[in-house]
Amino acid sequence: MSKLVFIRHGQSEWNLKNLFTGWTDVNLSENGVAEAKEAGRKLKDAGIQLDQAYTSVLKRAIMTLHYALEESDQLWIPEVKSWRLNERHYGDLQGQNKAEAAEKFGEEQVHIWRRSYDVLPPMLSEDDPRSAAQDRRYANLDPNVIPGGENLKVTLERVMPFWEDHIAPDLLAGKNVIVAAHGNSLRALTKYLEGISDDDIINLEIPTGQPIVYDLDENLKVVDKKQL
Ligand SMILES: O=C(O)[C@H](O)COP(=O)(O)O
Repeated sequence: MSKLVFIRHGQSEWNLKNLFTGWTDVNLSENGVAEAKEAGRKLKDAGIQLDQAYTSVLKRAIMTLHYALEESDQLWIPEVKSWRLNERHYGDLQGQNKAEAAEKFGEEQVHIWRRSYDVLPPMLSEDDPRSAAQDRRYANLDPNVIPGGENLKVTLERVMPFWEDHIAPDLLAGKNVIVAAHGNSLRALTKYLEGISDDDIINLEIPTGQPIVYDLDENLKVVDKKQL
């Protein structure tokens, strides 16, 4: 039996300002740092011994992982960062205020962009200064995989190869794994892991900075789930 811990990053500065963030690389807020440290204390109190960490290439997730591992005396464990665990790319919505967008486009439209499974947000063009195509950290990627905007379906499709190649093999080898990522990359993984339907995934919210611990059997079926 292996343990799999999901943790969404602590509150970010843009969560605090209610801005669409996606692939924008923003810092944790003061409260987000406190949430991440508290998550580490909870992991320690629960006696969870981790073997391997995975995170995105965005600092709000990386820093959350580090604070949580430090607080639980496990900062030494191996860690791999991948763009495949990034937040879903919010396209041209990135940087816009969520409440203002709801006034401009209507609440229902914004809810669909945020929570539907397969509706894409307005796309960002490659020459937009906000585009990831301009960002050195993605320079080694095939330009075709750099998104201009993603829905949850596309997010799931780019997260799954990482699950298959890294996370699942570790779990099958009996390792306890922590994945520090984002609201929507974790919604995608949760959908897969728990077999949630395309319709029902609309209702799943993942809170910031709260460790979610799964016990998995030898076929990676969920035996138990708890939020610490
Ligand atoms: O990218 C963002 O704006 C947030 O991290 C997640 O936002 P959401 O709750 O609107 O999907």
